Amino acid sequence: MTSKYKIKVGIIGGSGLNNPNFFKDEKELDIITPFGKPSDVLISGKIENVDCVLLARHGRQHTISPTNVNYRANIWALKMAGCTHVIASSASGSLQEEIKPGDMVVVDSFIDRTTKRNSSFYDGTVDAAKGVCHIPMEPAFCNKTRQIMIKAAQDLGIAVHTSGTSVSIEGPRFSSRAESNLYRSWGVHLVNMTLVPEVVLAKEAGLCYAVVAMATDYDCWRISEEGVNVCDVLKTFKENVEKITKLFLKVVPKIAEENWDETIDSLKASVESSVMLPQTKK
Ligand SMILES: CSC[C@H]1O[C@H](OP(=O)(O)O)[C@H](O)[C@@H]1O
Ligand SMILES: Nc1ncnc2[nH]cnc12
Repeated sequence: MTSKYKIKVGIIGGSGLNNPNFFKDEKELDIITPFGKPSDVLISGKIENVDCVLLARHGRQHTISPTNVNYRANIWALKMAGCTHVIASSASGSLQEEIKPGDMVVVDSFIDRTTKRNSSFYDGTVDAAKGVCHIPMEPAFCNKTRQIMIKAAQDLGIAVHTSGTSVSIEGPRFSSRAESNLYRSWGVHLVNMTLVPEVVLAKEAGLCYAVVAMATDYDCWRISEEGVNVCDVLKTFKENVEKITKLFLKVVPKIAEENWDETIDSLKASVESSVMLPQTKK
């Protein structure tokens, strides 16, 4: 389909998807951004002839904690690599009975309970991000990309929840039972440690961004559960990782079939209209 944008898809692999084998011919890109180094090299390659780059959110050896991930460098690096889209995975705790471990959720909103993160490019340090940016967060995720993800999951027979709110906590500790119940009382569906500020920065960067969350545990609100631990999280993720890899392999070519001119133009316009430039004195 003719489009003014050359589609390139960034794939951010979260916990359990640190080093997936998506590409036949891959190349490592060692990128440094004005915000520092991303979590690891970018791996570039193609999925069915569509240009892609892969980035391990916590590094390929999973050495970077959720707090210490350089989210700004990660998103900026994907933008520098020419990505128009970013699809990401997130291992998440379920806060609702009907979201069972192993289920996928294509999240559509978030609550921010992080405390130690840079969540804007626009902090006066970089010329390319001049001014103060008050980016709108509705819609937080790219709806068109989300719908492609949902349809692809349904076609693959994956148990997928078509919407959901996820609360991002600072971590690296898991929530207390009181916190877990508080989030449930807010009607939240999932808990994670990385969605924020990734989603915010992707929006500031004008990227079509969508996340598939995999419920790996019931967090600790559920009386019948012992609570969450990292071994169980990774065990459930491993048992279900094939679903996410199949999903991404199906989503990428579907993205490339669409015309994104209107979506990308509107994301760009949203950023432009959100930036307040320094006032010049009269
Ligand atoms: C490994 S348990 C907690 C850890 O897992 C999730 O990571 P990601 O979102 O990168 O898949 C969660 O957000 C925590 O960072
Ligand atoms: N219960 C949980 N809380 C926060 N992050 C998680 N990632 C996976 N399970 C989680």
